[in-house]
Amino acid sequence: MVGTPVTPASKMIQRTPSTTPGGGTRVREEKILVTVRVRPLSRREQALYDLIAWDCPDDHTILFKNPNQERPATSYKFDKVFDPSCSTLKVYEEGAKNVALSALTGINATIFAYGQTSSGKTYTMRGITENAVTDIFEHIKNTQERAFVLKVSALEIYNESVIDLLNRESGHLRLLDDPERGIIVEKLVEEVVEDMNHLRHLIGICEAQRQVGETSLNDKSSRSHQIIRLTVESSLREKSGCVKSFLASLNLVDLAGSERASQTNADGARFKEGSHINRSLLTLTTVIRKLSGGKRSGHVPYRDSKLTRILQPSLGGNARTAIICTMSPALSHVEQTRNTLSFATSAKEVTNNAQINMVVSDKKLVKHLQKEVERLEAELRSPEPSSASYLQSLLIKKNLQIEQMEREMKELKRQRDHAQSQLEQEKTARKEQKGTNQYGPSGQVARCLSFPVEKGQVIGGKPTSEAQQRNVIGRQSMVRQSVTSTDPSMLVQEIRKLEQRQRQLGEEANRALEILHKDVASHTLGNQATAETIAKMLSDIKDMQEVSTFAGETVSGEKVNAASLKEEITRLNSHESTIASLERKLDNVQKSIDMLVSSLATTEDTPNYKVQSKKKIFPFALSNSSSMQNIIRSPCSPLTSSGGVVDNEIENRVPENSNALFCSNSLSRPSETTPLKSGKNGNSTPSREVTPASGSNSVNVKKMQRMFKNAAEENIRSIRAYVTELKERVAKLQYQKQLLVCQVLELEANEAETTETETMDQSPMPWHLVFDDQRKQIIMLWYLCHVSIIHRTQFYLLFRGEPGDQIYLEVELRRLTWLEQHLAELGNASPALLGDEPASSVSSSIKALRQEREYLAKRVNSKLTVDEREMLYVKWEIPPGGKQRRLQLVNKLWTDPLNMQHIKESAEIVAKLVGFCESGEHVSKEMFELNFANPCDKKTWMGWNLISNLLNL
Ligand SMILES: Nc1ncnc2c1ncn2[C@@H]1O[C@H](COP(=O)(O)OP(=O)(O)OP(=O)(O)O)[C@@H](O)[C@H]1O
Repeated sequence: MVGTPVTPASKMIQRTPSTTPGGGTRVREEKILVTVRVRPLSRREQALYDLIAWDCPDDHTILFKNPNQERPATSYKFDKVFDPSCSTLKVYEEGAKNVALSALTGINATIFAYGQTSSGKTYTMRGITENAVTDIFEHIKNTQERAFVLKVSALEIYNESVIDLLNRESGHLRLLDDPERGIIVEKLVEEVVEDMNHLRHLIGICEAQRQVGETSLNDKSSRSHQIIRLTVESSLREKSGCVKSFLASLNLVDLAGSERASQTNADGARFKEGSHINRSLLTLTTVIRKLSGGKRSGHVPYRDSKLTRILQPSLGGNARTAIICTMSPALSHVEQTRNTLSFATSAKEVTNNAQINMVVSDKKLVKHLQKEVERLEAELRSPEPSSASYLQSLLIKKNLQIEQMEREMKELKRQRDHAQSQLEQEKTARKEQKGTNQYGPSGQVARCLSFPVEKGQVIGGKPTSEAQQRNVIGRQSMVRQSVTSTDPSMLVQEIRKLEQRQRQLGEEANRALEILHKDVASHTLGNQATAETIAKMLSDIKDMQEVSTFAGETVSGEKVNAASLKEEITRLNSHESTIASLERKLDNVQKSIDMLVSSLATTEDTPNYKVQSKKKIFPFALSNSSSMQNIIRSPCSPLTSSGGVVDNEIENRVPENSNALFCSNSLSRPSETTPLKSGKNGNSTPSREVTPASGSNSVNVKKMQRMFKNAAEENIRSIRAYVTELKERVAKLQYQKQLLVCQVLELEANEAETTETETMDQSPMPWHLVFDDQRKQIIMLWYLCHVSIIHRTQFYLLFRGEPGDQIYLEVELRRLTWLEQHLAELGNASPALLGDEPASSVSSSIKALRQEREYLAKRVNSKLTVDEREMLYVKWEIPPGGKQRRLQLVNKLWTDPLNMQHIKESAEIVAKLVGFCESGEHVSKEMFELNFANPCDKKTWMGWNLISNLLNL
């Protein structure tokens, strides 16, 4: 009767460390349990009046009696010596049971019998197997909390050929080296055991199938080595949610006789068998001798025979092993018996390293991940988050946001009305004073350059510093909310807003530029370069409009629906005009603005810019002053600096001198009638200082240029920041889903490929050491596979060695190992692109990594303060004054996989650049929802689709 899990290494062997299976204590080093069983004299021996040459003075000693006094008495000591009177049950109980039952708790076990022919190996192993089977089923019956799956396979090694005893037809089987599972026998049938009778029946078949022959010593001599393997997998039942199981095998080995061929009077087939048997046993002896006495470091010839290859884990490896050496007491066999005892003595010194083998049940994991995917899908489909409290808090946040925006709108409207009324007053005053002005497009320009007020920009006047601050804070809070929120409908709305805003920018800037372009054309005042620059800018903005047109087509009248998020993401990613494209367009516009402004600056900086021969005159300067004022006062950006507006208001006041206005009119024909040419003395007056009109214009031009540039740049910056935020959120959401899908697919594929679960050894080391070790391996594999450094950073920072991190590390390690192998095999797969993405070359991974570094380098200035940057440059030895210092710095990150300090610091810097540290660890953990163990402890890793890829970097 077997009760609850026993302590396998019980009192029977003092030198064996105790183990509590399933209790977490791990077996460390343990010597092979070696016992000797002496059978009674056989009938044949008795008939030959053979003498008993051996005595068993106690349970541990066997003594050669030396009846003829030819040799001195020799004694041998073992873990146990069973004299001829001992029953097989006693041999089992004291020499095999605890080792055998280790298999029930995840520890591989092997029991084998060794001895010369007819010494009682088969007799003993039959009894051991019978008892072990009974106990295993007794244990299963008494352990209701666990679900067990028992499988059986059996083989014999006959003349160095492996034969399946449950399916002889399969012929000679091959041995394969599996990097994870060790030696496997190809095509070996493994039957799932239904109950004890079924198992007994199957074992009976094996017995019947085994090669047996008659020798001079044994009528039914086993001519092969037989291995019956029981595989036991057990896991806590369903409701526990635990995905890990114990998995171990019990090998019951009945070796062929260890005698010399000559001793069995063998000839012909028996002789051939004998030589093969002896070759296997000789290798077994050599292996045991090599392993004994701590000679583990030298070459151990496991591969020299099939027997030792198959038994390798049981010989100094991951298994508990018991050897029962059987012997005849007869004086006539004393030499063979001495050999057996010599083998047993060596075997005593062999140390094994058994571990508790835990596996993640693929089925359970697949099921679990499928549930996660379903949940995420449901979240994507449903605009409402599952939790009511979450919804409530979101609602509150939204309301606050709306209130804030309303307040800002009110304030802005007030400012705009005020500014417009001022403007109207000025216009009226000027009209009254100077008459109608035929050059008046700039009012339109001003309107065109204005932006929607929803983001709190200043319209038509200077924002109060308070309002400005509110705008910034409001925007920041919106951005922060957009980062942390996971509501898909919000995301869709934000994508829409982005597109809307983008479109407005394009349309309005386009109208403004068209008007300006007309100005240039109609007055032929601008030089060629300026006109070209504006034309280019115009075309870029048109392009930008086209980019946003697709969004415009769908946004109108369409109800924002979170269910379309998936399509939305796909559309955003697949559409030719992606967010990245918008960004490029923004870049182009930025460049055009830069060119325009630099062109203007050239004009302005030229002292004689009004000299006709140069003709570098900025077209805006030639519009009337009211139009300039309109442009200057036009609120181009929510972030326009108040200081700039104050300056403009002062410096662009209508000049007292009415000549200035006439001046601008007459400048339309500079080569002929420019009043600047008609000074008091009729001389040309190129100097600005002496011409009030020109002075006023030049100041206005300068300010206007600055304003125009600032406004445009601010707008672009603000949109760019917004685009970046959105991209990150889209990427995160999509990434999360792809990861899960990818994991499910991989596990399903694994399951299809193999019926055997893979073992994941639970290391006997404490978890923190295992964690360190695994993390080091992962870091090295990241490096070797050119994995994104953003991914590395996220993973590194997220999983810091808590017990719950184990599964994530194991999955990451498995994936990376797989990836590395496949890269080595294919030589052309991209480690950075898995999941839905097509595999591309290693070089493309390297390229992607380089682009990611460039992307991060661009963020150095915005994410790090000057002091931080300088400190890092010194620390990372970036020479002062060197080129592209930011890129140099980023290029050094994550480049030394063996240096943990380097890794830590690299992760910190990347985290800062990407903004992980702003959100804090809390956010990064909540960002994803994958959960293996405890629903309350949500934590997910980022998986394989890289943010950089999703960002189209
Ligand atoms: N302890 C024992 N008590 C009684 N009879 C035994 C005992 N051990 C073995 N025998 C008997 O001795 C004979 C030989 O035993 P067995 O076939 O088990 O030897 P073996 O070592 O397996 O031989 P081989 O290597 O040739 O297969 C059998 O008839 C068996 O019943």
